[in-house]
Amino acid sequence: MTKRAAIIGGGVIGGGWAARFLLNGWDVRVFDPDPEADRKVGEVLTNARGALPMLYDCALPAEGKLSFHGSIAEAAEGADWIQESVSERLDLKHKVFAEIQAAAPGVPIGSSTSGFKPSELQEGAADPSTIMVTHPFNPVYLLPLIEVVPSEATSPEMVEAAKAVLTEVGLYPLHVRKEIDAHIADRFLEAVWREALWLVKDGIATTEEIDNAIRYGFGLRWGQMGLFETYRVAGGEAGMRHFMAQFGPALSWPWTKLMDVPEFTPELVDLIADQSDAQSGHLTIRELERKRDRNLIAMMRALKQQGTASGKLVGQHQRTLMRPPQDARPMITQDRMVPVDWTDMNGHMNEGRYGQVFSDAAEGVMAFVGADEAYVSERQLSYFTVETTIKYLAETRAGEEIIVESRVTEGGGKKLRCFHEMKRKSDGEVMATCDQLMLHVSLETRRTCAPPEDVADKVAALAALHAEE
Ligand SMILES: NC(=O)C1=CN([C@@H]2O[C@H](COP(=O)(O)OP(=O)(O)OC[C@H]3O[C@@H](n4cnc5c(N)ncnc54)[C@H](O)[C@@H]3O)[C@@H](O)[C@H]2O)C=CC1
Ligand SMILES: C[N+](C)(C)CC(=O)CC(=O)[O-]
Repeated sequence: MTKRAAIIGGGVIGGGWAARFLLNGWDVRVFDPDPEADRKVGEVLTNARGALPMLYDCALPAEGKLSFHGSIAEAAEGADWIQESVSERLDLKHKVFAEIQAAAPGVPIGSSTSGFKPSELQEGAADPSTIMVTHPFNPVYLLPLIEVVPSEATSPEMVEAAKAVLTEVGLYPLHVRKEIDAHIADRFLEAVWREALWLVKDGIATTEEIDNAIRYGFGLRWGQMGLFETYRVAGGEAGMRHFMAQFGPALSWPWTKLMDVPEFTPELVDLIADQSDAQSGHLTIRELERKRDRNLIAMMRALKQQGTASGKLVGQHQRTLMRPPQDARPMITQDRMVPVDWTDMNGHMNEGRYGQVFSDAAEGVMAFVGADEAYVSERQLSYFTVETTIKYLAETRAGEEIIVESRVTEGGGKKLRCFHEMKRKSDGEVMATCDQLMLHVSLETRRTCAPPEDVADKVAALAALHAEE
């Protein structure tokens, strides 16, 4: 049965949560008293539809159903998960929890709060055991980190159930064992923010220079190795101990102002806002969001290829979504969105990527006849491509959903010949075709050999079936 999430509060963060659940096949019921909530959630969802599927080399589950409701009780009806993302006010959150628990007792409730501790959220609650912090990062539909912060009163079973739900929708639940104001990541970000404010206030750097210091340098390191692993490497062969001996004392040097908070005077606010306008004012917030999303997708896809950091998680989630072809006719061997990193200076999918699509399609055919990953690794047998002819019939752009239909046109002895048609999913137009000849090989001798009977029979049967078309 389709699972159901209730999203209470549909602003920047609630909209992102709604998109994350919907695009992972959950039904989503939203309550937000703002009369513009459906437009706002709709806009976040539009961005997310054009972004999240690009992370994966396969289709996401069919999108769930989105509905808006007039009360918390209605939105929470039948929910398997309730995510609270109302404005950051403790009294409001208490009121909302009371309404949720009256309507949906026993259902786990995650709060998006950036600052409040779970024990503060639980004050006066009818059932504190179902309440915990599940703190996301913007954009929730792309960034996987969720800080899961229970208090002593939160039921451990609820916490485990929460982690399972979050993992299912492609998120990375980081269990914060000790509750603390602002959790782990925001506490860290506050320190960076404080130093950045000082640098601007003291006229040392502009907002743009600070951003450049991050994005051309350590920001790149943080996205893949974090802080400690990066510094371990910086310690040279002697590693972390040497790093600390060398750079640890720097913390007491006079240039840091870690414990001093700059006063937020109107002058400082103007200075920062004006510099930020000069830096980025030529782009609208929506344009900046799209730029951010495209960059995040390209970076996370590169990390997926390396099997590391957030890319490792995307790879793991992808494995739960990948389905080998289900039917012989038509045999759908690819069902995916064209990602941003596949386009070239002509603004369309680069010709090399067509080879990638048809190579992945061939793997689908191989899996269908039993020559799957286990066959390759355990039996040391495989198929190698020896010839392809690709015809490019229509332009394909980033964000377009495509499918590939594959037919076996020759399937005797060592030969497996396929004809693939790449189609636009929305209207079925054929955008490219590929005639591909593969030969069966032994990975031990690296030479061609006949496939074993089980695979040979399936290849022959498929060729006969497809010949009837
Ligand atoms: N904006 C950010 O970067 C992040 C925010 N958060 C947290 O997420 C929560 C929401 O923040 P944003 O989405 O940024 O704020 P927002 O202002 O964009 O959205 C808050 C929404 O709550 C709605 N709301 C107010 N009273 C309500 C009620 N009684 N029932 C249902 N909805 C109600 C408002 O109409 C509004 O749409 C806060 O707790 C915040 O700390 C967490 C991570 C990042
Ligand atoms: C600014 N903020 C404290 C609300 C930010 C967050 O909580 C997380 C984020 O997305 O950076």
